[in-house]
Amino acid sequence: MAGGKPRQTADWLAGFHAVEAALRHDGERVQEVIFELGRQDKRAQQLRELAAEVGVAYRDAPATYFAERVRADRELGRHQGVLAKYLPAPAGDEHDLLALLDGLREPAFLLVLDGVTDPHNLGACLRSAEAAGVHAVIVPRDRAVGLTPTVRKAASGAAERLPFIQVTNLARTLAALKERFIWIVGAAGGGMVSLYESDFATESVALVMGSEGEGMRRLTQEHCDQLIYIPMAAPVESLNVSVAAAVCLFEFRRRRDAPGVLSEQPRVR
Ligand SMILES: C[S@@+](CC[C@H](N)C(=O)[O-])C[C@H]1O[C@@H](n2cnc3c(N)ncnc32)[C@H](O)[C@@H]1O
Repeated sequence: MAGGKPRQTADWLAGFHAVEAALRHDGERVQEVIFELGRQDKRAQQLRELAAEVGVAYRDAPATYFAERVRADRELGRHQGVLAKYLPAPAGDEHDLLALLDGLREPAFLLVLDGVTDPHNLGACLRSAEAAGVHAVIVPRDRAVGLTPTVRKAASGAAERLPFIQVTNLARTLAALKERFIWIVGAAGGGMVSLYESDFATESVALVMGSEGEGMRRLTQEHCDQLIYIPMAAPVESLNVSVAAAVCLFEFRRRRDAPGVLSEQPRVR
């Protein structure tokens, strides 16, 4: 990437879950933990011990300090009397993606989100993607939410562990994946093949989901080898993107986990 990756600025993490996940999985990037003065309960004590174990400084601050932080950053949400200053790792780029693919010892399993803008949806997608064994989540750099504190909180630790790749040109990235024999399967309410009949679930595959409002862009759709739909029992217009992603990912996971499946020879395009 020309000019290298942009310099990261520190984010705030709020709440026990988010702070604990960062300490456990990305401790060297936590700069300090701040407890609300008077929090001496067992949970706070355990978190202090974890911070000490990881070598992260912690201190107490009055309730007014927490109120100020929340006022300054509306995204912080419920802090439960604990905040952490966190220097996030920069998101990966196209080169990181190719390096990651080179290092895989099993058929690639990727999630592509074409313009998801709601941080709660992205967080939920990351959480499900990690649980389903996805190797990386790919998003466009523009017109999509990145790894904000709200996303990190909703992802419950997955944002610190799962490779997150931001690309400048999603269509070009999909073309590059195809060159590496990765099938592109798009999920769309108007898809042609039922999720349960997709024959790409067990191969090197990138599952593409559309955005909340518009769905998948036309150019993205044109790169798909197959468009699948989730059969629905009632005439609902569509599912929330994170719900649809979880349904598709876990169906693919189920099929990939069948005995002997991932060891079979991959099909050639
Ligand atoms: C809220 S939906 C977008 C709705 C949008 N109006 C459209 O027509 O695509 C967000 C994304 O979730 C996925 N999705 C939702 N319902 C689906 C279904 N029944 N089958 C397949 N994918 C679905 C698709 O990837 C879709 O782009």
